[in-house]
Amino acid sequence: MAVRTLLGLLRPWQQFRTTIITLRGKTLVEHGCARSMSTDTTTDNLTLSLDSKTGIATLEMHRKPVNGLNLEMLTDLNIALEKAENEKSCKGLVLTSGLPKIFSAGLDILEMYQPKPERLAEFWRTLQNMWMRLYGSRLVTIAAIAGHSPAGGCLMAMSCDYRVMATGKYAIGLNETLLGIVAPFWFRDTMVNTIGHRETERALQLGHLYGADEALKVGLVDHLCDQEEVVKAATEEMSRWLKVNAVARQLSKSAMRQATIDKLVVRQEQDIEDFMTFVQRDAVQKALGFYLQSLREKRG
Ligand SMILES: CC/C=C\C/C=C\C/C=C\CCC/C=C/C(=O)SCCNC(=O)CCNC(=O)[C@H](O)C(C)(C)COP(=O)(O)OP(=O)(O)OC[C@H]1O[C@@H](n2cnc3c(N)ncnc32)[C@H](O)[C@@H]1OP(=O)(O)O
Repeated sequence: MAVRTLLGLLRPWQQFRTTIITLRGKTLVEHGCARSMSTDTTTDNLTLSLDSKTGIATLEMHRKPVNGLNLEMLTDLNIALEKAENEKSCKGLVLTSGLPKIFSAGLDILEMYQPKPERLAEFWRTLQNMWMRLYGSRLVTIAAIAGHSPAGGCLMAMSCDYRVMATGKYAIGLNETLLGIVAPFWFRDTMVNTIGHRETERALQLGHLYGADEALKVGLVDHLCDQEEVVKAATEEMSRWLKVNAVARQLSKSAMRQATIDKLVVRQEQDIEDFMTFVQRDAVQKALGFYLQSLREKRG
C-alpha cells in the first residue's frame, strides 16, 4: 500500500527533473530531461529507462553477482514495473540483465535458508506480486536472455510475451527439484501455459535445465541469436508487436492469462502459508544448506 501511495505521487516521466526517492532505505535516482523526453530510474538492483520516441522501456537487472531475487530486488522490480505500467506513453518493456552471462539465478536462496519468518512472508508476497504484475502487464513484454536463467529467472522470462535467448552454454528451466524444493502451482501453471502439460511434467520432475537449442525446440524461448544481439533482436521483435491494435492485443492477452493470475489472487494467503511451512521444514533447510554449499565449493 505504501508503495502504491508513493508511486501515485511520482510525476510523469516527460518533465525535466532529477528526483531522489528513498524507499525502504534504498535510494532511487531519477534523471529527466524535457528535450530528450527520457527518464532513467536507477537503484542498486536495476535501471528502468524509457525511449520516448518508441515507447519502449528497458528494465535492466544488475544485482551482483547473479541477479538473485531477494526482497529488496523484488521490491525494486515491483516499483519499476508499476511505473512503466502507469506511464501512458510506455507501450512495451524489454526485460534484460546488465550482468555478463546471467539473466537471473532465480530466487536468492539466502532468503529461504535459515529465514526470519516475518521477512520470509514478505519476501514471498513480494514475489507473488511481482509475478502477477509482470504476467498480467498491459505492456508488450519481451525477455532478452543473454545468460543463465534457472528457476525464478525462468519464471520471469516465461512471464513475458516473447523470449529471445543467446546461443551459447546457457541454461533455462525450473530446476527446483535439484534443490530439494518444489515449484509452486503458479510457477507450474506459467510453464504449462508456455510449453504444454506433458513437457512441463517431465521438466519439473527432472528439474531440467534446457540449453538454448532445446529451449527453442520446446517453445520455452522463441528466438536465438548471438549474445551481443539479444537486446537488439528483442527490440526489433517488439516493433512487430506494437503494430497490432493495442486494445485488441491487451484483451487477447488478458483472456489467455487472467484465469491463471486469478488462481493466485484467491489463494495468495494460503500460498504464503504453504510456502512458509514447506521451506521451514528441517529436511528442506538441510537440502538448501547442501545446495548452497555445493555452489560455494564449485567456485573452489
Ligand atoms: C508439497 C509442496 C507444495 C507446495 C510447495 C510450496 C512452496 C514451494 C517452496 C519453495 C519454492 C521456491 C521456488 C524457488 C525458486 C528459485 O528460484 S530457487 C533458486 C534456484 N537457482 C539456482 O539453482 C541457481 C544456482 N546458481 C547457479 O547455478 C550458478 O550460480 C549460475 C549458473 C546461475 C551462475 O554460475 P557462475 O557464473 O559460475 O556463478 P557462481 O555459481 O560462482 O555464483 C556466484 C555467487 O553467487 C551465489 N549464488 C548463485 N546463485 C544463487 C542463488 N540463487 N541464491 C543465492 N546465491 C546464489 C553463489 O553461491 C556464489 O556465491 P559466492 O561463492 O561468491 O559466495
